[in-house]
Amino acid sequence: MGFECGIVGLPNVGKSTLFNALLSTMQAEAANYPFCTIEPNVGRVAVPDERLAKLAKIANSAKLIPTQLEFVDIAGLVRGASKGEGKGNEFLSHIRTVNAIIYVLRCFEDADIVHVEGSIDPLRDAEVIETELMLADLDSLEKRISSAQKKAKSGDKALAEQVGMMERAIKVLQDGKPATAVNPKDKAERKLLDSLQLLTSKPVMYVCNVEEQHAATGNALSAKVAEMAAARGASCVVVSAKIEAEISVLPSEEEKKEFLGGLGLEETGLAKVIKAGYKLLDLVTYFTVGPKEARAWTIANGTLAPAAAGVIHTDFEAGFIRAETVGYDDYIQYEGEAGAKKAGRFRLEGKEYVVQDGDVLHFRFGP
Ligand SMILES: Nc1ncnc2c1ncn2[C@@H]1O[C@H](COP(=O)(O)OP(=O)(O)OP(=O)(O)O)[C@@H](O)[C@H]1O
Ligand SMILES: [Mg+2]
Repeated sequence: MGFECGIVGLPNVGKSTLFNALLSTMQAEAANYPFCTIEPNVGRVAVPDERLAKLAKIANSAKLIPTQLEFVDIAGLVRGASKGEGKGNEFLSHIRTVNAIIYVLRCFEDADIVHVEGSIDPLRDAEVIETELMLADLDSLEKRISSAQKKAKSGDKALAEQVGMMERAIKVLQDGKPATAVNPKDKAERKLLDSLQLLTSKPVMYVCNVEEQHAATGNALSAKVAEMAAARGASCVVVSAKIEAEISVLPSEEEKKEFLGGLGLEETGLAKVIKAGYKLLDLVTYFTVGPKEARAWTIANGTLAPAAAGVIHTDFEAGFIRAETVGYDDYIQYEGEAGAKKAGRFRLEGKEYVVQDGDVLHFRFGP
C-alpha cells in the first residue's frame, strides 16, 4: 500500500505553487503558463504531529524524526483530457498511480493569471476535471469488459466476480457518478473495485486556493466548494498557495509563527493539507521512543503488529515475537514507559494485535 497523494486540477490553478511550498526544499516549476509541469514531480514531506515532541521530551530523545507522506504534482488537465486533449492520456496515467486525489480549485481572482475556462468558477472546474476522470474510467472499462466477459464464461469464478464489479462501475459512471458510488459493501468488494484501477474510485479531497487576504477566512467561492464537499462527505481545506510559498521559505519557526499570526492563522495551510491527506489515505501513526530518537511511523489503519514492525525492518516482521505497548495517552499521563508499567498500563501484544494510532511500541523479535 502506497502513501501517495496526487495534486490534480486545471492548468494554472496553483498546483505547483502548493507543491513547491510543500517541498520548499524541492524545485517544481511554477510559472504563469499552462502546462509548465511536464513530468510528474514526486516529493516527500514531513507529517506534522504535535505528539512527537511531547514524547521526545519525556524520553529525553536526542532527535525527532517525523513520518512522511508523498505528494505528486501532476500537470494540469483540460476539457477533453480523456480524449487525449492537452496531453490528457499521459497526465491521466500519472493519476492512475497515486492512492488519493487532492483537487486544487482556483478560488483567487487575478486578471493577470490566465484561466483556461475564461472565468473563475471552482465548482465548474471541479466538474470539468471529475467528468474527464469519469469518462476515462468509462472508456477503459468498456474497452476491457467484453474480453473479460468472454474469459469469464470459461468458468473462472474470480474473473466472473470482476466482470460483475465492472458492470456495476459502468452503470454508476453512465449515471454521471464516480466509481466510488458503487459503494462496496465489504472488504472483498472494495478489493475487487480497487483491482479495476479506476481513477474515480480513489479517495478525494478539495483544496481551495484563495487570495492572500482570505487565507484565514476563505471567500465566497471557497464557501461554495466547502458546501459541495460536505454534501459528498469529502474534506475541504482553504489555503493561499502564494502565501504558503512565501511562508515556507522563511528561515525560522518564530518568523513563520509571526507571519501566520499576522494573517490570523494558527497553523500553515500546508500543515492542514498534509494532515487531511494523511486522513484521506486512512493512515495512522505509531511511535518508537528512546534516548537516541523519537520517531513516528506510518501504517494503514487496521495493520497488525507484525506488519507494523515490518515498516521498520523486514526482520522485525519475520521474527516478530511481541510488541511492548503503551498507548499515547498513558505514556503522557504516566510520564513514560516506567511510569506506565507501575500503573499497569504497559501491555505485551501478540501477532493478532491491531496497532492503534499513537501507540508507543517496542518490538521484540527473534532470529
Ligand atoms: N493564491 C494565489 N493567489 C494569487 N496567485 C496565485 C495563487 N496561487 C498561485 N498563484 C499564481 O498562479 C500562477 C499559476 O500557478 P502554478 O504554476 O502553481 O499553477 P499550476 O496549477 O501548477 O499550473 P500547470 O497546470 O500549468 O502546471 C502562478 O503565477 C502563481 O504564482
Ligand atoms: Mg504546475
